[in-house]
Order: sequence, then structure tokens, then C-alpha cells
Amino acid sequence: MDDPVLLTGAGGRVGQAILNGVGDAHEWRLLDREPLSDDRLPAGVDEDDVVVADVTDDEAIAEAMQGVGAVIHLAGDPRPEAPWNSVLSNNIDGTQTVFEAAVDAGVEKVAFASSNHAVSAYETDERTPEMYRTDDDYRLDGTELPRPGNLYGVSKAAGETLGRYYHDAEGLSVVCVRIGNLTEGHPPRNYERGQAMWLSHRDCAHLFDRCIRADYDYEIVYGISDNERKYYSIERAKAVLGYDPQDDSAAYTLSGEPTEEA
Ligand SMILES: NC(=O)C1=CN([C@@H]2O[C@H](COP(=O)(O)OP(=O)(O)OC[C@H]3O[C@@H](n4cnc5c(N)ncnc54)[C@H](O)[C@@H]3O)[C@@H](O)[C@H]2O)C=CC1
Ligand SMILES: O=C1O[C@H](COP(=O)(O)O)[C@@H](O)[C@H](O)[C@H]1O
Repeated sequence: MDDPVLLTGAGGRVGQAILNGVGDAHEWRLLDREPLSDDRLPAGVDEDDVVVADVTDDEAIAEAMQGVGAVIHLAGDPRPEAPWNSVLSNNIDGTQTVFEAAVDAGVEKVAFASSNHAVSAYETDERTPEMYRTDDDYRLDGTELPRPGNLYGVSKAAGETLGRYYHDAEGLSVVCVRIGNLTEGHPPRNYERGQAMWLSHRDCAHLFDRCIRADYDYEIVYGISDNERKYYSIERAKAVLGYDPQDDSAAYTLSGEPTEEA
């Protein structure tokens, strides 16, 4: 793919994990509402490739979308406790603006950063903490209905539904990645849920690289590493995207130290 990839939310944690991992594998147009300092830009990307804009700004997003081949849409409020007015604007309105502009500009595909919180209410009192452990075979695989545990999760379910609509109505290829818990270096410490849905920086970069390169129609996949203890299936991401994760939270103790075998 020769056209640039538009990466929204490029200055954040997920955006930087992608750029640090596969920053040299694509041409980029980086968008964030905050200016990006030089240390956040991969080699070969200069200020001409950076757009400082809010994803709710229709005109700015339409302009940023010109000539783009694919979009990774990360920008939004990532807080599970975010209030409704913020997720309504940043996550739902912003995501609709991005999808609409992508269609208008003839973009081929959009990867949308959904979240574990779109389905976190499946983690009922009856199922937890057992479902976070290796000897439990409960799995969500992306075919289940959304079941958000908070208004942030509602906004992510809405983003997935917007993607479904823009795929069906406009033929846009859309993959919604229900990202688990991105942590650099080691899984979240002393947090069984977080360890079961750990996404390493290396696997995150590879997964979104596959989202750019693979062919698909409309997909919902889980974005976690190949953790021995997991309650999300990664089979669909492997089959459709060619995802081949390298990391496993079992290589670390509960407190985050490498295990002896690692
Ligand atoms: N970090 C994680 O473990 C997970 C992240 N996600 C999702 O991934 C995406 C990125 O998350 P993080 O990188 O962790 O968050 P972050 O807060 O580190 O980065 C988000 C970036 O988006 C920008 N941004 C926010 N609202 C914007 C707007 N209205 N217009 C333009 N730019 C805006 C911010 O300036 C920031 O640079 C979010 O959509 C989040 O919901 C989903 C699941 C887990
Ligand atoms: O969607 C997100 O999920 C992760 C994991 O959720 P948590 O409630 O187990 O911490 C969260 O860290 C991240 O900020 C959020 O965007």
C-alpha cells in the first residue's frame, strides 16, 4: 500500500506503541488534537505529515483524509469512568466524523479502536475471578452482542455499530479491535483481569500493521497477546488478519517479574 495511513490519536499510548513498532513500515499522516513533539514522530515523518485537529471537526478531518489509503482511528477519551458528555463528543461524534470522511474520500479501510469495556458486563460476579484463570474455558469471540460495563463501553459499542453501518451502506472495510490492556514491558501488576487481556506493545504494533495490510469486510476481533490465561479468543484475529502474537502474560509473575522459564 503506497498511500499514507491516517493515524488518529497518534500521540497517545496505543499510537506510540504502533509507531515505535512499525513506524518505518508505512507512510503516515499523524493526527492528534495535541501537538506532537519530535520524539513522538517516527523517522521520515516531519511536521508536514502531522495534523493538529479534533476528530469532531468535520472540515479538518475531511482535509486530513485526502489521499489516504487506510485509517487507524484511536483518538478519543480512553477512560472507563469518562462522563457521557465526553464520550458522546470525543468517541461517538468523533468516530462518526472519521467514518463519514473516510467514505467521502474513497478510503479503503478503517481499523477502529474498540475496547474490552464494550463487553465488560459479561464479567459477572458468578464468572469472576475464575474466568481470568487458565483452567477456565469461558471465551468471548466477537460474535456475542455488546454488553458494556460503563458509558465509555457504550461509546465503543456505538463505534462498532457505526462501523457496521458504514460497511453495509458504503462498502467501507472495517475492523473493530476490542483492545485489552496495553502495558509496556510487562503485564499489569497484581491484576488478574489485566493479565488475562494484556496486549504487549510488540503485539499491538503487529496487530494494527495486519489491520492495514489484510483484506476484510466487517470484523470484530480481540486485541490481546497470546496469554495462557485469557477469556477472549484471538482465533478470528489470526484467521482474518494473520495476527501472530509473540507475547504471553504467563511469562511474568503476578507482580510483573519475568518467570524463570522466560
Ligand atoms: N490503552 C489501552 O489499554 C486501551 C485503549 N483503547 C482505546 O484505544 C484508543 C487510544 O487509547 P490510548 O492511546 O490508551 O489513549 P491516550 O489518551 O493515551 O491517547 C489518546 C490520544 O487521542 C487524542 N485525542 C483524544 N480526544 C481527541 C479528539 N477529540 N480529537 C483528536 N485527538 C484526540 C489525545 O490527545 C491522545 O493523544 C482509545 O480510543 C481507547 O479507548 C481501548 C482499549 C484499551
Ligand atoms: O479501554 C480501556 O481498557 C483498559 C483496561 O481496562 P481496565 O479497566 O482493566 O484498566 C484501560 O486501562 C484503558 O485505559 C481503557 O482505554
